[in-house]
Amino acid sequence: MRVLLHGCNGRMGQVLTRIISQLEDMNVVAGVDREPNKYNNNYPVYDNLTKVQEEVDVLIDFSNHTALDSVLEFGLKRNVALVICTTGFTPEEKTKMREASKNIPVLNSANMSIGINLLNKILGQVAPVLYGDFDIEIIEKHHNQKLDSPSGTALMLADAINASLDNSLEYVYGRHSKTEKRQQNELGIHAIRGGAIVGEHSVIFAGAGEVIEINHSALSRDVFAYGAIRAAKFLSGKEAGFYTMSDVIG
Ligand SMILES: NC(=O)C1=CN([C@@H]2O[C@H](COP(=O)(O)OP(=O)(O)OC[C@H]3O[C@@H](n4cnc5c(N)ncnc54)[C@H](OP(=O)(O)O)[C@@H]3O)[C@@H](O)[C@H]2O)C=CC1
Ligand SMILES: O=C(O)C1=N[C@H](C(=O)O)C[C@H](O)C1
Repeated sequence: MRVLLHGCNGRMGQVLTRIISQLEDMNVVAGVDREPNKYNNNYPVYDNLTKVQEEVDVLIDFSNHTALDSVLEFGLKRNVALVICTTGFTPEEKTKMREASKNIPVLNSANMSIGINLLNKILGQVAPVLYGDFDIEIIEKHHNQKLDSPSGTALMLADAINASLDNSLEYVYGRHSKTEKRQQNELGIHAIRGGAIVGEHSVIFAGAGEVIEINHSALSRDVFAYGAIRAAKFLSGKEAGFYTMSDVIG
């Protein structure tokens, strides 16, 4: 499978470069990033998707949400499947992704790890049982280089909880300058940034007499890379459509 890495110089781009170089059934044929000569990669790197000459089966994107238009345009013009792992998309950008998926396969997930995607499924079953007697809060922790807050994963987990409760919750981002007590329908979302934390998410169900806390820690970025590779293979031969990691893990 011929892969184009979009954002190839970044933390995730370089992890994927290392891992894919060890695979026999996958090959990075080109990369795109803002500084093409930053690393001595064993594939050509371009500063713009329009310059890519190579034949490509799938584009894996770990870059920045502002690059979405160019990623979708590449996929549509070249009929290439897209695995979009970047976070921080606006609602309008998410709509554009869905539009493009009418013509090509597009897989998008804010977290490519198996653990988080399993947790995402479990939350939809747990939240309706506990809601009413338990307050629900999410805390996420990431490294000090992360651009977007809260994390895409925290929002994905919040959306899974909210969907299971008929979208009745109100998201509260931190509680700075609040002067009133917590309402039952609040879902608090809190972001910590520091050092080299790869990615930690806690979902807390706090009741009057007991607290349930479900934690996930990514121990290295390899889990995200392996998930993106699995997603790319999953898209091979798929019809146009919008897919998530939930489709991949089944
Ligand atoms: N879904 C998942 O499982 C995961 C998602 N992520 C998400 O992936 C994204 C990248 O993460 P990470 O690798 O840590 O970030 P990095 O900042 O290390 O890498 C992003 C790379 O993309 C480049 N870039 C920025 N804008 C553009 C553009 N318009 N066109 C081409 N390249 C561009 C950056 O260049 P420059 O440095 O010059 O800005 C950088 O080299 C983030 O949104 C992050 O939240 C991260 C890990 C897991
Ligand atoms: O920027 C990161 O590093 C990560 N971003 C994703 C997110 O925003 O949820 C996933 C992961 O936690 C790492």
